[in-house]
Amino acid sequence: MDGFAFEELSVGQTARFAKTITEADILMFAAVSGDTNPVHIDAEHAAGTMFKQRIAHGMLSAGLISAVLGTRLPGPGTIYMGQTLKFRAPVKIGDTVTAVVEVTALDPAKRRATLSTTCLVGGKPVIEGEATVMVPARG
Ligand SMILES: C[C@@H](O)CC(=O)SCCNC(=O)CCNC(=O)[C@H](O)C(C)(C)COP(=O)(O)OP(=O)(O)OC[C@H]1O[C@@H](n2cnc3c(N)ncnc32)[C@H](O)[C@@H]1OP(=O)(O)O
Repeated sequence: MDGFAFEELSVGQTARFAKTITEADILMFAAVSGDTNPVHIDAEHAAGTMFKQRIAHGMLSAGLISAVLGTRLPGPGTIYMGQTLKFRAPVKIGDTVTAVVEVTALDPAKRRATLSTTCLVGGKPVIEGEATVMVPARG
């Protein structure tokens, strides 16, 4: 499996994961999460909002951060401990969201890592935040 044990991590390491958000993704997320906010699923309602069209759930885009942490950096076995999020700009249907994480601090005594977490659309940050995770030891 890809990924890193705690001992293999160093400050400055980065990884990314990109996905284009489709209408189906938004409808499935609404169904799974129960968040049927009309700004996401009702085109007529959304047309009357400041965004003028449906936008993705913030937590759907933020889920791409979880994907990077759980599959790439640190990778399989990572345990989420905390996550801050600022939703800076909307994500629209058809936008490609790239989640980028960077290791910013390591606590060897507790095998904890802190990572900056950013989601970009066209190079512009749509989400900014910070994750704290617990990382398995080698072996
Ligand atoms: C619950 C669910 O069903 C709903 C959702 O999931 S909605 C989807 C997720 N959210 C979004 O997509 C919103 C994305 N964000 C935005 O579109 C904009 O940030 C905003 C419309 C919320 C605010 O924009 P605006 O009113 O233009 O604000 P300014 O850029 O003019 O900034 C003014 C000050 O506010 C600060 N600020 C702006 N956004 C945020 C944020 N998300 N978090 C924290 N602070 C924010 C900004 O820095 C300015 O601060 P200053 O001190 O005055 O410089």
